[in-house]
Amino acid sequence: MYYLPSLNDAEGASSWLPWLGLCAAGLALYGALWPKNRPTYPPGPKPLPFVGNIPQLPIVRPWLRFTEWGKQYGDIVHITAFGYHIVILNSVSAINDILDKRSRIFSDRPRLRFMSFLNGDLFIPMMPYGDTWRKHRGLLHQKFRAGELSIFRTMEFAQAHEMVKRFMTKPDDFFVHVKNYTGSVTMHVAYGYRPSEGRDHILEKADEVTHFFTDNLIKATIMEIFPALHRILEWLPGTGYKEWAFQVRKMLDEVLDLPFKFVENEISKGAAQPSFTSDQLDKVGGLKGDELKDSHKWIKEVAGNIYIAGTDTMYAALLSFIQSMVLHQDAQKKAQIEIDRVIGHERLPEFSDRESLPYVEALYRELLRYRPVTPLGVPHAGTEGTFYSEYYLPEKVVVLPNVWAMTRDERVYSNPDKFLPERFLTSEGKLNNDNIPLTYGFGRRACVGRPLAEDTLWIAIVLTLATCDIAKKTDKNGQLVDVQDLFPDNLISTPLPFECSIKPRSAAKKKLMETVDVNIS
Ligand code: HEM
Repeated sequence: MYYLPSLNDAEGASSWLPWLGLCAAGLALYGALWPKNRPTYPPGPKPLPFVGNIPQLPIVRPWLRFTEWGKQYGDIVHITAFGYHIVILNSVSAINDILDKRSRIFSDRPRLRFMSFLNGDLFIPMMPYGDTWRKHRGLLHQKFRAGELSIFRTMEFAQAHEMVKRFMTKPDDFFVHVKNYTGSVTMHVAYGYRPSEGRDHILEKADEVTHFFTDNLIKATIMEIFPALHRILEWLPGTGYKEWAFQVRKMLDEVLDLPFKFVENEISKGAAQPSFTSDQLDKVGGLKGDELKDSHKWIKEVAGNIYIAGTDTMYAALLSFIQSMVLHQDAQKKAQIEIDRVIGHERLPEFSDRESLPYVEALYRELLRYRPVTPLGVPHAGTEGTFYSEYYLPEKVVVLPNVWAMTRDERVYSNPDKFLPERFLTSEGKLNNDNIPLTYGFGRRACVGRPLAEDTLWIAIVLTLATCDIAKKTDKNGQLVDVQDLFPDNLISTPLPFECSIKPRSAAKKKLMETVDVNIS
C-alpha cells in the first residue's frame, strides 16, 4: 500500500520534493501544449465526448428547445456536434452584434456537400460567400430594388384579384389557389410566363425541385455533420445515392431550361413580357460563343432562384394569413372596418392605398411575427475566428438565428403568444418603427426578394380582407370544424392542411370583384 508522505517529518518533506517537481513539470507541459488563452465558448448544455450535444438535439421543432436554452443560458448558446461548433442566437441584440455589425465575417453558409455533389452551387441562399454569390445576388438586387418593382404591380394586382375570385367560386380549394398565385407571380417576374389555370407542366416541375431543396436541407445538414456517411453513400454500390443525385441534377436542368426556352421563343416572336430573363438576355445579346453560353447558364440559374426561393415562402405566409384570420376574427373585423372607412364600397384597394391603411399593415407585420415563415432563419457561417465579448466564436462556426425566440421575446413583445396587430401601432394609431425585419433574415445575406414579397403578400391580404369573410367552416351536422394551427418541422413553416369557410362579404363585394376590369397580359 502506498501512503502520501506527511509534510511534518523531515523524511516525509524530502520525499514530497519529487512530487512537487513532477506537478510543476506537468503544469508547465500543460501550459505549453494547451493554448495560452484557451477559448471560452459561449455557455450551453454540457456536451458529451466526441458526439457533443447530438443526443440533446431535438428532432421536432428544434427552435422550441433552443428558445428554452436561451432562457437558461442566455442570448447566445453554444453547442457542438462531432467537433462542429454551432451557436444559436436568441435575441435581436445578439443578431445585431454578430450577423449585422460583423457581416464581413458571418456572411458565409455552412458548406452542404450534397449541393456540390449535384454539381450545383446555384441556389443563392446556400452559396458560399464570394464572387459568384456577389454577382448572382447583385443581379437580383438590381431587379428587386423597391423602386424597380412598380412594373410588376399591375400583374400582381391582377393575379391577386384572380386568386380572390377563385376563393369566391371554389373556396374549398384555397390551398391550390394560393399556390397558383405565388407560383404565377414568381414565374411572371422570372420569365414573363403565365401558368395555365389547371395543372401547369412547368409549374409542376418547378415545384418538384423546390420541394427537393426544402425537404432535403435537413438531410443535407446531417450529411454535413457525418462526412464519413456522405463518402460511404457516395461509393457504396446499391445505395442508389449517385443515381439519385444524377436524377435530381437532370430534373434541375430541365426546370431551368424549360422556361428559359419559353422566353427565347417569345423574344423571337417579339412577344416577350418584361421579366428578369428577358432583360438579361437583352443585355448579353451582343456576346458570342463560349461567353454567350456561359451567360445563358448563369441567367438560367439566377432566374431559377426567383421561383425556388420565392414561391413556397410566400405560399406559407399567405396560408398562415388565412389560418390566422379564421382564429382571430376580431383582427379581421378591425382590418375590414379600416378598409371600408378609407376605401369605401365602390372600388377595390390598390397599392397606392398602402400608407393609408396602418391597421392592415400592422396585421401583415403581426402575421410575420406570430408565424415566422422560417422559424430558424437560414444558417450563416463564420469565415474567421473572433471574440464576442469574452466568448470565442471559432472559424467555420455555424450560426443559427433563432427567429422563433426573437418573435417570442417578452422583453420586446408582451403577450407574445397573442395575435395583436396593435403592438405595431402607436397610441395615436400610427405605425411604430418595428417593421419586423426578423422574418427576412440578417446582414449581407438578408432576403433579396423582400420588396417583391412585401408587395405580393400585401396586395393579396388587402384584397381578400376587403371582399371576403374568412371563418370556421360548418360541417354537415351544423358543427363548427375546429382549426388547429399545426406546422411541420421543415425549414419553411407552412400550415398543415385545414378547412375553413371563405365567402364574399356581400353580394355587392362579389359583384365589384366580377366587374373590375383587370388585365393580366
Ligand atoms: C414571405 C416571403 C419570404 C421570406 C419570409 C423570405 C425569407 C428569407 C430568409 C430568412 C432568407 C435568409 C436570410 C439570411 O440568411 O439571414 C432569405 C434569403 C433569400 N431570399 Fe427570401 N424570403 C421570402 C421571399 C423571397 C422572394 C419572393 C424571393 C425572390 C427572389 C426571395 C429570394 C431570396 C434569395 C435569393 C435569398 C438568398 C440571399 C442570400 O443568401 O444572399 N425570397 N429569404
